[in-house]
Amino acid sequence: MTTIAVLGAGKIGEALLSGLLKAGRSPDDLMFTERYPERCAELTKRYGVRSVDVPAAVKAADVLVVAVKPQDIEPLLDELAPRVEPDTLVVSLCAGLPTKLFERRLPEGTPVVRVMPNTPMVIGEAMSAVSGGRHAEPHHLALVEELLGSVGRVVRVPESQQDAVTALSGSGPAYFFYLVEAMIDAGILLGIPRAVAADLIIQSAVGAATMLRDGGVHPVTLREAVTSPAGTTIMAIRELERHGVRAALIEAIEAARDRSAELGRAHEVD
Ligand SMILES: NC(=O)C1=CN([C@@H]2O[C@H](COP(=O)(O)OP(=O)(O)OC[C@H]3O[C@@H](n4cnc5c(N)ncnc54)[C@H](O)[C@@H]3O)[C@@H](O)[C@H]2O)C=CC1
Ligand SMILES: O=C(O)[C@@H]1CCC=N1
Repeated sequence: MTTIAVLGAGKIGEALLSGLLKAGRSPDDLMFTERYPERCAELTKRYGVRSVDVPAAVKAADVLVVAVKPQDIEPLLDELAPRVEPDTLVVSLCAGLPTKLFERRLPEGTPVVRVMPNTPMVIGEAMSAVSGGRHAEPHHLALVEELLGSVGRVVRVPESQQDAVTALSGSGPAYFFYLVEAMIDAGILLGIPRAVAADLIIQSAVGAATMLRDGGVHPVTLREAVTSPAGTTIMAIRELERHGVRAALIEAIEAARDRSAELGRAHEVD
């Protein structure tokens, strides 16, 4: 079985460990590194997965999954560079960081795959996009796709699209949570108890998402089916349009794409 070390077990690192365990992987085939001993103890207690240091991770693992913040990458690369063997597969989940950053800092020939996952990984419903670096062979990409395929859906994209993917599906769950939060507030405004409003909105979100995913029908058609002539929905849609919500979403996602690109540029050398 492939041994996987998650380097940096924060929110997405934990989601990956948890998702892989739920998908049937043995805790013995997983390990993680963390900066803080309390976090190590917490995760080991929760999942039965061992914490190790970077040298032990490099020695034992077939796949190193880098899940630190882009701003924390340099000290980790300093630790990895003298230790990584060129046949170890390095998978980066970091927003913005190009595969060529890893290729430049790690031993010549190290295969690197850049992945943008999202947190629904924790329930096996991730959307992950993968791009191979210069030394990533088809079998490396196949291995990464198999790993991520066990915790959700996977698509392959050119690396030039990864900043846009990050803005769409990497950050995407946050936009939906934000909308749900705002809609529950609307329920409160209308006098519905918070718990009831949450039930109404969350089940509507689940129903709408399932129709979108499984029905093969365009979102415009689905929305039109809800929007009766001179009815209630069109009154709400008019307000959304009047407040520029569509334009706000487009610009918000563009801003996220720009930030991803900026995070990558921070590590460029001439
Ligand atoms: N949170 C999300 O929804 C997503 C995050 N990502 C990417 O995943 C990466 C991690 O993001 P989060 O999990 O949200 O951040 P986080 O801050 O929750 O987790 C990062 C973890 O790395 C640890 N860490 C930092 N330097 C370390 C080192 N040298 N050795 C060991 N551990 C170290 C920190 O203590 C922290 O627990 C980022 O690069 C982000 O762009 C990608 C997709 C989705
Ligand atoms: O907000 C972030 O930077 C990370 C990357 C995608 C989702 N969360």
